[in-house]
Amino acid sequence: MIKIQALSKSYGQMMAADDINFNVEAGEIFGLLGPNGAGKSTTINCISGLLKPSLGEVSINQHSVLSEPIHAKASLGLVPQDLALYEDLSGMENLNFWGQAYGLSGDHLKQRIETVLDQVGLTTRAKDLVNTYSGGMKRRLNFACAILHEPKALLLDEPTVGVDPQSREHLLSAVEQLKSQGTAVLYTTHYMEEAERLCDRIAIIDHGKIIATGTVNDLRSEMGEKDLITLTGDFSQADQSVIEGFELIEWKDHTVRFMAEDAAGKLSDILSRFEPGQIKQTAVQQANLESLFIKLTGRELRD
Ligand SMILES: Nc1ncnc2c1ncn2[C@@H]1O[C@H](COP(=O)(O)OP(=O)(O)OP(=O)(O)O)[C@@H](O)[C@H]1O
Repeated sequence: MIKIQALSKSYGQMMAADDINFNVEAGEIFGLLGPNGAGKSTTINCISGLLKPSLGEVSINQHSVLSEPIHAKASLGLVPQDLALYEDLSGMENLNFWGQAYGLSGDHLKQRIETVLDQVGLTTRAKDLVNTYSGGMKRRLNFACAILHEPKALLLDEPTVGVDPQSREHLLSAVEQLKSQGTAVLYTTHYMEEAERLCDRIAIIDHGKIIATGTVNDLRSEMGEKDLITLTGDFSQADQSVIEGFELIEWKDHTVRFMAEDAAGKLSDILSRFEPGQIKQTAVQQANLESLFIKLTGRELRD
């Protein structure tokens, strides 16, 4: 349903998106997971036609976004990172506005508005002005506006940033409901937990490049049976030999990371290799998307 081939977008020398390739099928949630500045919004904006790619091709429902934008966009819904709402209109009036912009009218529009309000849990607040809504409620309304016309493909750009747990749950369940109805969903996030819960497949993106793709299980298995150990303290570059035998990920003045099988069982041996008092904090992480990201980039997902 969404097909991206060799997509690149550069700003001068900087590649904001660098040779991106993936497809999202009907009824699939595909996650684009990466830290701030990784290139997620650039990719989404090239797919929605808001940005013109420097290279590559994007199609929605077999229509090219570049050469057949009207046909491509007819199948597309976009939930942008920045709210696209009129604050001095009610939720209902915003939905009416967006519904008409999508060409809906009459009883069909009325029925769609009722349905989407229910999907995002805003039925009882529909007549209130948007400027009285909480941040999370605005995000839910932003989402409702994007799905009024029942798009076959939906792009969500970090839809849960800064929202309260109740609104987050409403949004995540609404996305799951759309998937069950056959919508192809592209979901960008820097929250590992959301990617793990929602996504059938995930692409990890960093510095504009996809550095790993697969199901959550595929990606976890790239870590093998190894855990990630992070030690915080004071470390000299000359000391690196103390962790000989383990896979070193990162050695900085105050942080050392490496991989080990059965880390918990080996911890006392590992700690005994350092000077007393040298280690201030110890953390052991089992294989997950965060530890895979650290393994691939040497940095944390939330940098
Ligand atoms: N108009 C622009 N001009 C120059 N550089 C840009 C422009 N837009 C984005 N960038 C740069 O492109 C890179 C990717 O940005 P992008 O917004 O796609 O990242 P992101 O993964 O969506 O991050 P965030 O979650 O912070 O929005 C960043 O280094 C950003 O500073």
